[in-house]
Amino acid sequence: MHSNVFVGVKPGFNYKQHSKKQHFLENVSSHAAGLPSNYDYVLLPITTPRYKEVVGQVFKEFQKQSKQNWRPLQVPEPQLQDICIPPFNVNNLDNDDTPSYIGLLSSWLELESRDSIVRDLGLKVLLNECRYARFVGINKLILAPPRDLSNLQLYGQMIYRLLQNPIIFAAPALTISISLPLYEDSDPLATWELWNTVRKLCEYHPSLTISLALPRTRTPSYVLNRWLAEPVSCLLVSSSIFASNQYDYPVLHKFNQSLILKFQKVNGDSQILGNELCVILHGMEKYANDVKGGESAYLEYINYLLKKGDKVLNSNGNRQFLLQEESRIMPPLKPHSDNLSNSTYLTFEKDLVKYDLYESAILEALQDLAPRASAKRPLVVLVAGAGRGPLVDRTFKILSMLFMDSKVSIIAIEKNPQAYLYLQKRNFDYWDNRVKLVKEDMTKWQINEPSERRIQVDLCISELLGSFGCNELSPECLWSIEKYHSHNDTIFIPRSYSSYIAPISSPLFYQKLLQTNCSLEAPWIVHRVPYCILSSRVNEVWRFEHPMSGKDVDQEENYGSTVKFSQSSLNEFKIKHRGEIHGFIGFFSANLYNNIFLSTLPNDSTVRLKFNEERLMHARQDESLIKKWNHTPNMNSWSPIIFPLKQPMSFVDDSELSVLMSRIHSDTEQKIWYEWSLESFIYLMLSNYGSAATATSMTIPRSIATEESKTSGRNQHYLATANQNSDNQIDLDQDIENEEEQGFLSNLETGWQSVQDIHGLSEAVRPGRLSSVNKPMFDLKTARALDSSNESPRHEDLEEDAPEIHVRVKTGVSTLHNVCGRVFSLPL
Ligand SMILES: C[S@@+](CC[C@H](N)C(=O)[O-])C[C@H]1O[C@@H](n2cnc3c(N)ncnc32)[C@H](O)[C@@H]1O
Repeated sequence: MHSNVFVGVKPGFNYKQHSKKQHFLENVSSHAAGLPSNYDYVLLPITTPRYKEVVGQVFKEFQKQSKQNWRPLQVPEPQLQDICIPPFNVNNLDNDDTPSYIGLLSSWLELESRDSIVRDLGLKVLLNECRYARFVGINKLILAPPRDLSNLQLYGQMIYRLLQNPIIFAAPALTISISLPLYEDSDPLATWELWNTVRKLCEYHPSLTISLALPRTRTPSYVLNRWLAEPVSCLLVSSSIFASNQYDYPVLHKFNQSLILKFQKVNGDSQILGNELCVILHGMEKYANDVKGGESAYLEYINYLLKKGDKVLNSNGNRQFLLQEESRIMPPLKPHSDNLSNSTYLTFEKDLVKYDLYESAILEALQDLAPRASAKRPLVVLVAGAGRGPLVDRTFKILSMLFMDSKVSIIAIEKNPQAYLYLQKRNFDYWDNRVKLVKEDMTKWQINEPSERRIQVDLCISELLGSFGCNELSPECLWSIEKYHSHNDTIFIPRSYSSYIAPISSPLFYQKLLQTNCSLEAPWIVHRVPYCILSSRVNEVWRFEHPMSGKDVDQEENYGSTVKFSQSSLNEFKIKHRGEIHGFIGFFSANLYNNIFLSTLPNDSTVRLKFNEERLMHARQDESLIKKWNHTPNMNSWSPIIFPLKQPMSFVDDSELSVLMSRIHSDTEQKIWYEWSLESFIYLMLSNYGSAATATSMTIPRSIATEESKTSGRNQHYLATANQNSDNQIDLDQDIENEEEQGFLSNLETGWQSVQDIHGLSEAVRPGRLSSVNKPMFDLKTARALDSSNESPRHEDLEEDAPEIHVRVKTGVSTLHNVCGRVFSLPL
């Protein structure tokens, strides 16, 4: 298996020669005569400078024509002398050894021109070039970025119109790749932003990709991570970014070696999404005399680097790569309501790491339970949701290790009738018929029997965990075991599990859902789909524990079971660098027993734990809200889940996201589902508040006014009211004047006061009690509209004497996704 990264070269052309007919064919056919044949692509312009001259002439004549004889602009197709890649020179497809071509579209066009005729000319030239490319079998074309960034929308419009043409989209579709620097020092995300604007204008068109020019300096990791999730089809490597080693051979700096390796890995991940990466060398002729080996040394080096990369990716540390699994986007499994297929069980069972961890947990639990076991009163071990029996196998292994075979009775419950056949066979073949098999839904098992006849279990082993932990109904299933079959000392493996989310950018995921008409309101399991976590932290949204705490059980009696299984969590994420959010990625971790955990969180995750009141009470003093987590090495049963956004949302540097994630369990509708939504904010620093507030009064709610100004405003208002009350001879004219001047509420009064009054929530009408009792019910300060205390680092910039405040301004809000489980739910 290799990462399928191709190598391309752009030969050093003397373009001027191309306009001379006599040299033309020889030049093209010998374009890479000095190079060895270890490359897959040659990058060549589709047309020569002569074509530019021809088109320029046609354009001049078009402009000169009189109104009476006006004819539409006709751009001629390139003639033989105008093309760089003659049709009879293109490789025949049967011969694998000859390189193919990547075409360069004309860069002299002004697609972003404010002159519509110039834009029209550009589009017509592009269509001619693409038509020719298609004819000769070139399917990847590189296009220059716009020169004038102020007209980006015009550029995007031309690109989208190009992509809408059948010349591009007819099968096999052509790929248009915009060339851009990977980053610029002055503003590292500027080129990404340019790309993001154009592809958004083009509605994430699958034929639009990027060709990134590698920088001479180290790329900041947040910029690189952003690009790794994008559809990059070429890495443009100029000879000028090479250094020479001690033997004078050209080599790349370590940071660029590692950059190529990362793209190599991700290319393997995104192949199914239509990507195919090519590293294109150019400018080798410039320094050929300064390095040992000349031009071909660059090529040999890149080939060596890619081979080395393949070796690294195929090493044991990269099991996923080794398994050659393709990238996939799948709906979450529903093992509680659907019956899993044989092949799905087979895949589960290959994950030995997971079963080894379970085995360790079973060992420690049985060691703890051993003192209670005897032949007379054997321990009861239940494997809940036994599938085809791997956890039963591991249980037997431990029992014989501990010499406890005769002191334990095992029950395996499984509702999938096909998987149950396996259990029967294994019971007969391997378990000596010692396992009591139950073919039933565990939530219904013996629930109608009198309590004294229900089996009580000492150890309940289950693996009912989905990619988000609770999304295969483990909480509901195990609660049933707890309620009907447990005693005070029953041990559950797993003992607890937590769900986590983080905001992500994953344009390839979003593009794929759009392309395949998949719902953007349902969660999806993503296997080897590139994504970039935008926040520095991953948040724990909730956690389930077994047995569920006594408090929860009592609550159930009082309020019904929804209290326990429904969860909601508001999560704050700080995002330093601007970007585009496509949804939330979900992971889980589980505590099997004692210190045995499994986790799907990415390595080196910084996790913010969720502490509810109860957990805070029991937390040790040294227990921190922030923890580091890694992925369980080589465990591959679970891929992450993504909760997408119907509309990707842009945000600026230093934004804050507030994400609502809910798990809703409805007994009446007999289903559970997830709902999610998002708000984004930025902080504005206002100095000289009075004038700034006036200037921005459209965006900043009045209620953010400082406490003093609010109070003084209110006092004014009530002063007037008090006067009214004390004097029945009201001067109506005076009142009307005031109203005109101030509106119904005084300028600095808050409309929230009015809302409170409407709802009878305040005693505002009693001026005497104003200052103490009359605190606003809807206090935007609690939503941190006025934030001068929470964000201490932001005070760095404050000048001591200038009164400045920080205002949290909302910049975006999403819809609530999957409301009432309308798109995705799990039947109970
Ligand atoms: C994730 S699979 C794990 C199977 C097995 N323990 C293994 O490791 O291969 C979960 C199993 O639980 C079963 N299951 C899910 N909900 C169940 C329920 N309510 N009652 C009985 N079995 C259930 C499914 O049919 C499935 O076989």
